[in-house]
Amino acid sequence: MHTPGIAAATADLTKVYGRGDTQVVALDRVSIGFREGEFTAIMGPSGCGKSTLMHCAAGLDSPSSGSVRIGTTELGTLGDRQLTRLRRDRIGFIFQAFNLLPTLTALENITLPLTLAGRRPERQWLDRVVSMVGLAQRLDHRPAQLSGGQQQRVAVARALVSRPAIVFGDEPTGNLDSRAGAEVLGFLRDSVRELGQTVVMVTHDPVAAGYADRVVFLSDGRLVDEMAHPTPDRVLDLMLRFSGGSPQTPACDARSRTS
Ligand SMILES: Nc1ncnc2c1ncn2[C@@H]1O[C@H](COP(=O)(O)OP(=O)(O)OP(=O)(O)O)[C@@H](O)[C@H]1O
Repeated sequence: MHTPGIAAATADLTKVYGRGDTQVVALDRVSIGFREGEFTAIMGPSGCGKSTLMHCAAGLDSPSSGSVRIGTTELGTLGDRQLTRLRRDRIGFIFQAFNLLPTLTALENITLPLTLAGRRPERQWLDRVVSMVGLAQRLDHRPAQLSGGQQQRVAVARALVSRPAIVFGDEPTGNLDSRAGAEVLGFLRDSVRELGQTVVMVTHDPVAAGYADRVVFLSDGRLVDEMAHPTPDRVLDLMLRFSGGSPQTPACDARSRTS
């Protein structure tokens, strides 16, 4: 059943890797909804299941039990080809490594999901997305002629161009310096505010999480807390609480990044 206003949801999502002595419960009955037009950050200590949650929610990995839906579509009911088509048409991806095709121009990279689907870009929408990410003067450039920040802007535009139901970002600013990272995060936030896009992002960085409307925290494969209207300081305090404030934890690395 479709709940109005929910772009994607998991119900009792469990993911177990391996078996016997080497078994790892990466996700333990996680139920979460991502509201339409909302920017959510997923946080938690290394190994807590953030990427697994994102990959299962995006149909890149399959649950051991429980369910995932995008809009009204239950992913578990789809065959491989239908799942591939759903990912192509309804989900946008932004990865830490920009994943652009080096032989294509910026414009060709941006429109690649549409090209693969045999669709023409809607001119007005394409212009809007391109101008929002500030790439209008760079469309003929190939990735090697662009800075890391500009390449990630191409990846953001590529994720938005097909008007997906949801955009997933896996550490989208992990390879960028703080200025380029802030620009990319600003564009993601603009896509939520101005275009009504739904965005879900995995991050370790409380500053990045501060751009989101909501932060959810995972620990040992379980959802343990969430925060609305996060600020970097409040996020950092919560991270430190979950990590016990140990100086060896990623949370403390994060504190040094914000100070
Ligand atoms: N393909 C796999 N096979 C076996 N175990 C896996 C696999 N993928 C992930 N895991 C395990 O599942 C758990 C959750 O991993 P996951 O990558 O989702 O964590 P994460 O929170 O994204 O970590 P990080 O912040 O370090 O990227 C970890 O214990 C990890 O070792």
